[in-house]
Amino acid sequence: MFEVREKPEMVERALLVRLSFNRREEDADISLLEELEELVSTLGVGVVSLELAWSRAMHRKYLCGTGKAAEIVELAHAHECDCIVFDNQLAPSQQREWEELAQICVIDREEVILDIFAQRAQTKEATLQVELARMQYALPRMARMWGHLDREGGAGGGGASRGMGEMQVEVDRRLARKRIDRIKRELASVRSQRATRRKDREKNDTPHAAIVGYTNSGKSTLLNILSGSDIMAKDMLFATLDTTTRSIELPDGQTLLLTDTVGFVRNLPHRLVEAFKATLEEAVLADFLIHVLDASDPRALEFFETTMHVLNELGAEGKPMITVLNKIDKVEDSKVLDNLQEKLEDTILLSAKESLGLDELRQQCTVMLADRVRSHCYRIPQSRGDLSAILHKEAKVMSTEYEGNDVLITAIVPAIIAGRMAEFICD
Ligand SMILES: Nc1nc2c(ncn2[C@@H]2O[C@H](COP(=O)(O)OP(=O)(O)OP(=O)(O)O)[C@@H](O)[C@H]2O)c(=O)[nH]1
Ligand SMILES: [Mg+2]
Repeated sequence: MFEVREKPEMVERALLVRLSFNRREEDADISLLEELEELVSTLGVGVVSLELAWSRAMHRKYLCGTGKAAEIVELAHAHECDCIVFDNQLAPSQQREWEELAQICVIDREEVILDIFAQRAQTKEATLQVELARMQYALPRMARMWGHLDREGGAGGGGASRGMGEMQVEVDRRLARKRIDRIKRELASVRSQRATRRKDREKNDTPHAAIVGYTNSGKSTLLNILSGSDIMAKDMLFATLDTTTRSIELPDGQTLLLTDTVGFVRNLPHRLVEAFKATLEEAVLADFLIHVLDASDPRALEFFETTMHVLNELGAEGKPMITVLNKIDKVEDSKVLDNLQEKLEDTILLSAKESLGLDELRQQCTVMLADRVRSHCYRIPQSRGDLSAILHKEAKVMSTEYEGNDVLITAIVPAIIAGRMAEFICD
């Protein structure tokens, strides 16, 4: 695959930095920095130290001021780091400036997440989606990649070789754009297969719920336990990148399709939300959502907000939702659960690991489907004009066709007349 740039094969000693511009947000800043440590460790990178650095204002060159930048570089050198990882998003030019100053590799949160996604992608669709996001990230950063050619040329005194880097950048950009076009075409074809599969499901008219939530909250574990399958569930961030759908039986005998989805994280690169939109469409199109929260994590409420924010961005706001407070086996203080239940609506206490609360969740799923509106096609003999009249009066009629001596009426029928009409359903 085309690489973003020659990064050291394995970063061994990373300094993690978050630049903060507001002292009042210290708690949130620390929590983000600690999460960055989890993300970076997920990549197998050794973390030497975490640094929350204050800056009074945002600067163009390094994001922070020159003095602060020099301090950070000094710290990285004192710790003999081979990489600085910023929790803040760095513009391509800022990243270049930092590398110039520090003379070691400098990356940001977005690149870390892109790298994790690249490691995890399994199916063709996920691989293509990640590759597209990485290429788009790399495109404006290519000047940085080849900058050394210009510098080396300059040092050797050969003025003629200046610009070699620039030329190489142009070649690379052209190649990258071509590759991006190709990935987009391949994605379009993979996605049309997904659309066909979804249409088949819709034809069956089987109700469908999507399991959503922050990464590592226990979504895959929950799907496994409910459906008796064994999708990979692991104590690591972004274990799941592909959606998996399984069917389960609800207490009233109905079948429910359940889809596991990719987890969310704070400051999820927008590029990745875009790239994974197609996969996440499963959540948008589901009849309702099961939002899984790790109740044992003190950041649970913040994670809830993050997930809701991404869902809104995907157009899934207002979807009926059950909130599952998972991992209650790990919660020692019951006040924690009381507090979460007070702040969130329609919660269920659950432990996927200890199989607690599963019956209540299944029961709640049937409630969610109770007033699910469905349209049906009714074949009414012409002699039963009374029934056609009732449909037109009481139901929402979508279309009317004539076939021989029958009228075919497609309509959404309210519960009060559904029973009387049931024998005429013909779809
Ligand atoms: N103690 C406890 N651990 C749980 C529970 N549910 C899940 N876990 C653990 O939490 C970790 C993450 O679980 P996953 O099911 O992989 O989480 P996920 O939400 O699918 O994570 P991503 O796919 O990374 O977004 C695993 O180590 C699970 O064993 C629970 O109820 N109690
Ligand atoms: Mg998972």
